[in-house]
Amino acid sequence: MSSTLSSARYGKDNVRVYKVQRNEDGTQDVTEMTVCTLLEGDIAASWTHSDNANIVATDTQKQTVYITAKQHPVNPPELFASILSQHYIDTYPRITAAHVDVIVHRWTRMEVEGKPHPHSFFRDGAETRVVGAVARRDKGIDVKSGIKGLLVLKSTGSQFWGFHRDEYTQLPETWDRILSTEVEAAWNWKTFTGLEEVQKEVAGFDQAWKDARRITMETFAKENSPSVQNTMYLMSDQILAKVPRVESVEYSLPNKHYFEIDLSWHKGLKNTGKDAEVYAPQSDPNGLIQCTVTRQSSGAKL
Ligand SMILES: O=c1[nH]c(=O)c2[nH]c(=O)[nH]c2[nH]1
Repeated sequence: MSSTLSSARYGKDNVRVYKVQRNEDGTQDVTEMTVCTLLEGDIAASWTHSDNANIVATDTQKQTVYITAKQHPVNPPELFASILSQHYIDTYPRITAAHVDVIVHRWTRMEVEGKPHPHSFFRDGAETRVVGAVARRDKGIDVKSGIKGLLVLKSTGSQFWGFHRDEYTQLPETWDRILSTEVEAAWNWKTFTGLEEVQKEVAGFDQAWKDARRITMETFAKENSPSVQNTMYLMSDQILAKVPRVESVEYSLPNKHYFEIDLSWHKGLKNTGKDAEVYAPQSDPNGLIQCTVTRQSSGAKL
């Protein structure tokens, strides 16, 4: 044969899990997640020689998600993903890497008659908290945390000017525009030596998510943005400053354009520039701006 299997992984995607926690005071907490597990290791023979001996069935992987959710905490998701990925490594000698992705969906407690309701929740937006853990045999656990689907808009306080112009350029410079994006942010934790080290960071995971979310929104709101590029860099820089164990931060931000509409053809209606009030939101095409910002090593040599 002239071909070789150069990479392979397999598992179960879209495993939906819900867990309730019944508290002593009568209140309940709920968590709903979508999990993906992918395994790597000595598994090539399944592809190349129809030999499934080392294949942990994707159904088995799914059952393991449920059992792990039953027997362990599902919060914070970084801990759950780490426990699950390490389980596959500890249980199956032929598996060398286990990738576990967890998407946490929002169930926000209802306020009823001005009080938090003990067991009723609502979906307050498509935003999710996302986590990826990769356990590698003898190499610890890599954890990545993030936010997806957080839709934000500011109606002023954004500019874009001074960009390169040539015979392909039509876009006018602007000192006042609408800025809207759907935030995808991620922060990568320094590799954990194992589950014990992950366990020690439990409070830090929730705090980092809160800080990253707050920094994202505060920076978006407060900065008179010269570009999406600059705004996302400021966000990344602040997250790195706030969370020492985080080594790099990534943002991927679509620029969701809102076009002015010239209505002067209708009785001279003024609706552009400083008179613009009615805009046409665009679904596509959209700008897409991405970056990874990495902590600068201190440079201090011992
Ligand atoms: O913030 C922006 N960055 C760009 O690179 C760009 N390009 C563009 O057409 N509009 C914008 N806005």
